[in-house]
Amino acid sequence: MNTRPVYTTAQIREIEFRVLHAPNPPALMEIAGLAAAGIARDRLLAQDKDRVLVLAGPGNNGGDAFVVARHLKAWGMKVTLAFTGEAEKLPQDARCAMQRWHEAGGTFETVFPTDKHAAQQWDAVIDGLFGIGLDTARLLPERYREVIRYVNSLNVPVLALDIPSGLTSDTGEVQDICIHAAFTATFIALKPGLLTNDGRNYCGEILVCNLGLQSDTLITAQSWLLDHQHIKTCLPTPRLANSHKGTFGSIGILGGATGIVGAAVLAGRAALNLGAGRVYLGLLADADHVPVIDYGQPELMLRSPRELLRQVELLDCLVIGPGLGNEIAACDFLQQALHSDLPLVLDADALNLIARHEELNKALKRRQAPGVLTPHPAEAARLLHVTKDDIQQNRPRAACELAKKFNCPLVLKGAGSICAYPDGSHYFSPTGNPGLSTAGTGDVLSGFLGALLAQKLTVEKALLLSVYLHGAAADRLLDQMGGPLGMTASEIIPSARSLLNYWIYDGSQGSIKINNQEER
Ligand SMILES: NC(=O)C1=CN([C@@H]2O[C@H](COP(=O)(O)OP(=O)(O)OC[C@H]3O[C@@H](n4cnc5c(N)ncnc54)[C@H](OP(=O)(O)O)[C@@H]3O)[C@@H](O)[C@H]2O)[C@@H](O)CC1
Ligand SMILES: Nc1ncnc2c1ncn2[C@@H]1O[C@H](COP(=O)(O)OP(=O)(O)O)[C@@H](O)[C@H]1O
Ligand SMILES: [K+]
Repeated sequence: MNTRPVYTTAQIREIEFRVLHAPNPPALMEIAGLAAAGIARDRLLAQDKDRVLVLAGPGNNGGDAFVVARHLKAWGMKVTLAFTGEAEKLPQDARCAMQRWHEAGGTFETVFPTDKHAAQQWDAVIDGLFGIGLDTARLLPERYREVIRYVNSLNVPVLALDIPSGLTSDTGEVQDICIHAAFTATFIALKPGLLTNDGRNYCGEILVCNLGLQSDTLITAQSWLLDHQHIKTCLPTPRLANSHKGTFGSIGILGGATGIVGAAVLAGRAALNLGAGRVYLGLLADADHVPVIDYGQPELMLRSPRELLRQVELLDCLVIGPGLGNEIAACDFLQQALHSDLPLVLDADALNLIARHEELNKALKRRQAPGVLTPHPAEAARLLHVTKDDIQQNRPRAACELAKKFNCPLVLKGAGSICAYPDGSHYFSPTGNPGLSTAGTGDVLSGFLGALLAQKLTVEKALLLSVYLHGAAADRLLDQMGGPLGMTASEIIPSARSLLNYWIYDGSQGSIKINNQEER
């Protein structure tokens, strides 16, 4: 299967327009409602759990809810439907759905239930209040806010139709309040808001109902959800038996100023464990604080930054930024790095310095050699001269803007990391969890990225693979630990190493196999 496309509200509306203006248009609302009703029946309800509350809002999302209710009723469920909008203001399709509900003998409540004592009455809730038409710039009327609070306080599973009500479809932002769904049945295709920012908290399991449409034949996608199938195309090839350390590249890590030496050490360990042939660290820490060896990983070769930059011709890639600090010396080293032809990973303080110093900014924009930026939202904000909230309010837009501004691929990190390219195309990563919200995990990511570049992956592949793998390694640890709490950056490294080996070699061994052939 192809990587799943992700569409903005405007693009979904365009798809809908094209479909509805073609000959014999399908009844999309009917198809959507039936698909969602099937999910409710199979995933939320059962023979002894058949009491369902269906909430219908004032637009077509409410129309979907009427269709769901009709099918569930026909299948013998005990359905309570609540609709507080005005029937005559419903859009055409939704009005039709309401009509068919009436014809099937259905009735509806004209006030939303918000009474705690009613909690026993339902085994599941269907959220058809608002979909992609919600305008989150307008505060929801209190009756909707009240019912959302109420539903979230019930201990029953909720199926959101299209998107959880309250979520901004294009950005994943929640202004004020949002339905907390156990499942989201999303129609036609994925939306950005389901995959990043607050969306990750509210959607639960996402089920894509394509309504029989091949959306990427109707509109060319610019945005996709990364998946394992796609990642398989980004893996390094299996190693040849007659390889040597030079085959897998040499990487330099420049950073580790006094007090933040660990950042560069973590990046170095990450690079080594992800297969780089040789890893050199150029540490900025002063003479009293600079280590001469990493006893935990003595394979790392520790140098001064000057020594490291003197031997750039020996390197295949340079990661600059983890623990770089903001002293003048750091600026000078960064300037030299930007003027080199080495593939660069620019992280942490390297990004902060570029945001602050015009000449560094210009040097990055002028660069022809490959490079990748790895900002978290605060670093992205500095680079775009906006606030962190501005970034988070529209992460996909911020990621694309940055990639375009610096003509450089990047990952905008955080829940639902986004890998973006200067041409506006971008990928959402489905991996990662709050166990990663701890100091040093970003340094580990930059080491991964550098190691893959040193092993001659293209920037595009190295970026997607490292981001996906970093999150998957954390997800695997979460499973092993039973939760995210206390996960450390160091632990991500061996977890990623085993995953990557597993993905490349699929459990098969590379060693020579010799057996005696029995004589007959
Ligand atoms: N696209 C397709 O092909 C398909 C789409 N389908 C379904 O249609 C859904 C989109 O339907 P939609 O466009 O009618 O929008 P929807 O989400 O119901 O909300 C609009 C209503 O909410 C109101 N409203 C908005 N903001 C508000 C606020 N802050 N506070 C208060 N009210 C507010 C707004 O009021 P108004 O702005 O008009 O005053 C209007 O009444 C989509 O998500 C999917 O479920 C499926 O049937 C399959 C095919
Ligand atoms: N809640 C979360 N869900 C998924 N990934 C997260 C979450 N919190 C942090 N991360 C990931 O952890 C890493 C943190 O990077 P960063 O903030 O640069 O850390 P540091 O500078 O301490 O190394 C990023 O890859 C980010 O995407
Ligand atoms: K909804």
